[in-house]
Amino acid sequence: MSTLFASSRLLSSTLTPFLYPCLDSTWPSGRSIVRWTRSRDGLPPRRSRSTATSAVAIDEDVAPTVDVNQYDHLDPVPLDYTTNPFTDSCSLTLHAGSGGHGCISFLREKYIENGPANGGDGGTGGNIYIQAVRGETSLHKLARRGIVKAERGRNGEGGGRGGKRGEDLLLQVPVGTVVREVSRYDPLEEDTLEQRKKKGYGRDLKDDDPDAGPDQSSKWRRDKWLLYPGALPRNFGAVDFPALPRPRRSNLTALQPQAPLRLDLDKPMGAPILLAAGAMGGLGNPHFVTKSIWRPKYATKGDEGMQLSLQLELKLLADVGLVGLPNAGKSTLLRALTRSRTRVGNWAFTTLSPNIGTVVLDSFAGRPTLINATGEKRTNFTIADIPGLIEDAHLDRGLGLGFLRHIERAAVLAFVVDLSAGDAVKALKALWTEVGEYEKLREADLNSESERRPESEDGMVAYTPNAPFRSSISPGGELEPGGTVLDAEPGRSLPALGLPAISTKPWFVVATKADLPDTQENFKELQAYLEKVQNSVEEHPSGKRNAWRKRLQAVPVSAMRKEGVEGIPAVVLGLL
Ligand SMILES: Nc1nc2c(ncn2[C@@H]2O[C@H](COP(=O)(O)OP(=O)(O)OP(=O)(O)O)[C@@H](O)[C@H]2O)c(=O)[nH]1
Ligand SMILES: [Mg+2]
Repeated sequence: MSTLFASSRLLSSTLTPFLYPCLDSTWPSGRSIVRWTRSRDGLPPRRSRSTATSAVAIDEDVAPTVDVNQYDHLDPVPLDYTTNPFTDSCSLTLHAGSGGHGCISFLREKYIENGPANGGDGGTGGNIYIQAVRGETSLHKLARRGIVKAERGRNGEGGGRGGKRGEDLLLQVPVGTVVREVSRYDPLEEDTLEQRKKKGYGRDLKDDDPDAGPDQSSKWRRDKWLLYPGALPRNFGAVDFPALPRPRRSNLTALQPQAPLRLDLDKPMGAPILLAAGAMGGLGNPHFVTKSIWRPKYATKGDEGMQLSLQLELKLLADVGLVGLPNAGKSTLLRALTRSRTRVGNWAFTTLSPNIGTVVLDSFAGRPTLINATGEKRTNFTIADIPGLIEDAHLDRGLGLGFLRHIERAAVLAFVVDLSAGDAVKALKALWTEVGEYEKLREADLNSESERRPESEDGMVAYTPNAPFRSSISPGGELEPGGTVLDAEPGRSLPALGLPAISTKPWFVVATKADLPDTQENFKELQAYLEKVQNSVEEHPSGKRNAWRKRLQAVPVSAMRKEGVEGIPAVVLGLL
């Protein structure tokens, strides 16, 4: 009893202040308490600092202020947000599974001392597939892995048992991922070339062409041949090896997209696409039985799997992209329109990675359906909120322009300008300047260089559900030795520069913080400016002649009070 008492005293004297500050008798004297309180009028939260002397006053202060604001979530405390890890580009090296080795084994039973060869073949290596799925939103898992390897096939075993094939590997990526090949190393390709060069070196066993070059058979090659267990180096020279069998490819190679690999996975995929087929396993010793050598003591090793290094880039797919200066209220607007829980704070660069929210077009009075250009019926649309752009973002100021890639595929752009932060027209022009700079960078970018390659050369292969690849396997059924056996169907290639110019996209302006005083004048000026742009009196802010000028409008809203935001879906629907 006394020990318990002593330990509790010890606890209360030493650990209590750290573990349970509220149990500490001295709490909260001498410490100042900082807490966020919310007022009834919906204004931004006040940071109240109080000391122990006003402890009672705090309780009085807090009790009536709990959740009285209907739109609480639109003016959240800075700690009220959800976050997800986000990576939008990564490089990845794929190693397709290598084949297992063939086996050297002989039948041995009672009364059969020197039975025939019965070594099994090695298993095929695992394949690597890719699939774009709805649930994924970021490439961070793949970025962390860096190298992905499919399993190696197992070696063959005695008694004619073939090796187990390696496990396949499935890479699941978010919808909107663009995959580009950087380089590839295909050991089989090298073998084929080598064989062609020294004709006769890799002849088929049956193929005894009199014009064949120097016969390279009977040579031991460490990377190809496997000798019986316990063989000594001097045995390698003593054994006469036959000609190496022809390089073999897995039949699945026919499903690999054409090299260089360029995929635009812009739809969720029902079935995965093969990226790299596993290598074939080695041949067991029964393959080398001839009339004269009926107990061959060698087998071949499995082939090495191919290596592919890829660049993955995620371009989020949203219908509407929010573009604005930092602290303009983009995230608050996203919260007001959707159920997003993105971070909101009264400082620049609160948002550090893109967020997507979904606006459900359901009034419960018959679903208003949106029919877009492709005739697809929609009951919702998505909005992407990206980190703010500052002036000279193209010179890598602020967070740079990289995040604009997430709105470059958006159908509609919404420019968010803060009416309380100076001249709205100037802000809009600054935003357009940065968007224009991004467009220039994109064109100069090496990636977009390759995007503009003519279709006939190698188009980007877009995924189309239920459209099988057209294989160009020769009619004889033999794979062409070049290794690239597929042509993308002409209709499946994206046209040159698949993305339209950003300035030709429909756009409108959301003028936020309209609840603050002295913002009317600013809004009127903005509206007058947009009218002039629409009537071609003023130059388009992007400076381009064929830019979008139809139905330009500015929507005044107070996202924080959820006033005026109801009109935005209608505006977006009009433009979609
Ligand atoms: N009065 C008023 N304040 C607003 C309104 N919308 C946003 N704010 C405030 O403006 C501040 C910035 O809002 P955010 O939504 O974080 O701005 P942001 O554009 O996402 O900022 P970054 O993520 O940094 O680019 C917050 O303190 C919001 O409470 C509004 O309509 N009225
Ligand atoms: Mg934000």
